Amino acid sequence: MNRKTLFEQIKQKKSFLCVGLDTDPAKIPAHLLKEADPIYEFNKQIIDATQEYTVAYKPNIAFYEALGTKGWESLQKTLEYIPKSIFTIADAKRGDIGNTSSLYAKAFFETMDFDSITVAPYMGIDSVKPFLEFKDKWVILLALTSNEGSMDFQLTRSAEGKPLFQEVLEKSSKWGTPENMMYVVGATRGEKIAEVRKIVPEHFFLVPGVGAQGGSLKDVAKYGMNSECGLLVNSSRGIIYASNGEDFAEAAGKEAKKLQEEMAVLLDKYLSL
Ligand SMILES: O=C(O)c1cc(=O)[nH]c(=O)n1[C@@H]1O[C@H](COP(=O)(O)O)[C@@H](O)[C@H]1O
Repeated sequence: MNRKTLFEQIKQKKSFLCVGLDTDPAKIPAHLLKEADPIYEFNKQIIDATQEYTVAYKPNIAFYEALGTKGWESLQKTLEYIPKSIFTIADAKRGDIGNTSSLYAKAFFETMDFDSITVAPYMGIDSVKPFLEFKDKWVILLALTSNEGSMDFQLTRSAEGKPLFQEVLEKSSKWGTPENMMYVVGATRGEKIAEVRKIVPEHFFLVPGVGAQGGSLKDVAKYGMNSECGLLVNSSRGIIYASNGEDFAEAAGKEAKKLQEEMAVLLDKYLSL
């Protein structure tokens, strides 16, 4: 999917929501466990209940690969079930020497037809470039993550006082363009989002950390929105585990709708959509 189509979706749905499919067999409702593929059945019902309110789905690959061959099958079926008009993110956090990255790219962009993949930048340009060679596919590079440990490296400063995340943004933004590269910026970093926006004014940000991790949607919009929205805000557990009863899909739909309605207000406020 290209940027224009993504922005059209955002305008049409008045939403910049990304639903995270972090589907954990230990957390899905008991009545689904008798199904042949409980993970797929869970995802299918979550997708049915939330697709009206979301512009992206982000399966976290760890939850699927932990289940071996069956997990990869559930992932493939889930991906095929997601409507083509909705942006898909393989949250795989890959990146390796060039020839290996090429095969990661082939795995997620050709063997599976994801629109984008999360990639760690720390092995440098040759580990990221192979992902950028696919038309209308996206690299989502980790810039400033939502976890506590982001302080260990990302916020440390060079002798000149520049934080490492800034160095990553300045250098990596020359590897691709705002048409094929996004950045992960955690919602838990509040006003730091404004610093990132200053360095990369045009790129889309994937913003995890609202919901279960406590980040503020209002702050994300205030500090991060640009003229084409420039935001995909993810919530995983807050939506998909809103209930663990037979009403799980309905409860997920309600949570997604609630976030979408807040997003519509913010889009009106900042972009007059
Ligand atoms: O790349 C990510 O998506 C990501 C980056 C980051 O900085 N923080 C972060 O939480 N994530 C992912 O975003 C999702 C957040 O899930 P919830 O906290 O349940 O909404 C998980 O799949 C995380 O792996």
